[in-house]
Amino acid sequence: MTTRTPLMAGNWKMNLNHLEAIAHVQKLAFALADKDYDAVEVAVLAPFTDLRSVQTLVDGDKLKIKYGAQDISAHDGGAYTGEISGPMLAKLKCTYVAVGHSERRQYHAETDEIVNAKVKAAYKHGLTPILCVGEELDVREAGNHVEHTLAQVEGGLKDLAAEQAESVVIAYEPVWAIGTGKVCGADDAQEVCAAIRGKLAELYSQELADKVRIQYGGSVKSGNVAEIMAKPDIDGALVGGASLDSDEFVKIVRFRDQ
Ligand SMILES: O=C(CO)COP(=O)(O)O
Repeated sequence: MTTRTPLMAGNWKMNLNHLEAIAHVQKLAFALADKDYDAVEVAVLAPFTDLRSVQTLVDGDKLKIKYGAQDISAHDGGAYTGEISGPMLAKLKCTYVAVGHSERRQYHAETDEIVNAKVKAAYKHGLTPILCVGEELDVREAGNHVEHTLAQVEGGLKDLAAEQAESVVIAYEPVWAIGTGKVCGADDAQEVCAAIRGKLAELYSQELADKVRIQYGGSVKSGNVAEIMAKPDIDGALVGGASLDSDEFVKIVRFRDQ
């Protein structure tokens, strides 16, 4: 069995200006400095306007915190007003980029085709995509959550070579659990994450599937993270609201101490 380093990532969404971002990352770095946290990878997904500040801080202080963006254009450049390209994110030395977050799918009509194009754009420029998938409440209530989520995984990874797919991070985020305080039960999250790994084995190989990190996201807090992280197919958390409170996020990162 492959060991997968847990990835604990904070998705700040549209919060924290660049000055607040600096203060926040400094607090995280300080709180995480007293112990060696190599066993867990920590990342923040910041608004575009914060990335340069975060980069300067991380580079300057040689912080172990990784950072990335919350979206990427499918295009490399040109007349796409308001968009941010892969080359721009690569220049800022981003490690990660979230692709297909449910808020992008919902408010910006991102289809699996668009998400797939963005996943490819991320790889083209050396960024690791965090492919976000997950069902709405009506889909879960109808019992179609696994099928729905696996279709998003397949659509997002379409035509992607194994050399690329093996480094993808997949975030299972049931839409009804995002920002609602309704956490998906650990067993329910495990069911879908195991199914995602099964789909990767079917699309590529069991060996590749065993390497891919699958995160859970949706109302993760310090109080529920340990139970979620104890599940065999859950390799990290994508944390929204609770990642804006540095003390709380540090507790989430240190779930093993609980
Ligand atoms: O969407 C999420 C992370 O990407 C989850 O958000 P919350 O943790 O606020 O529910």
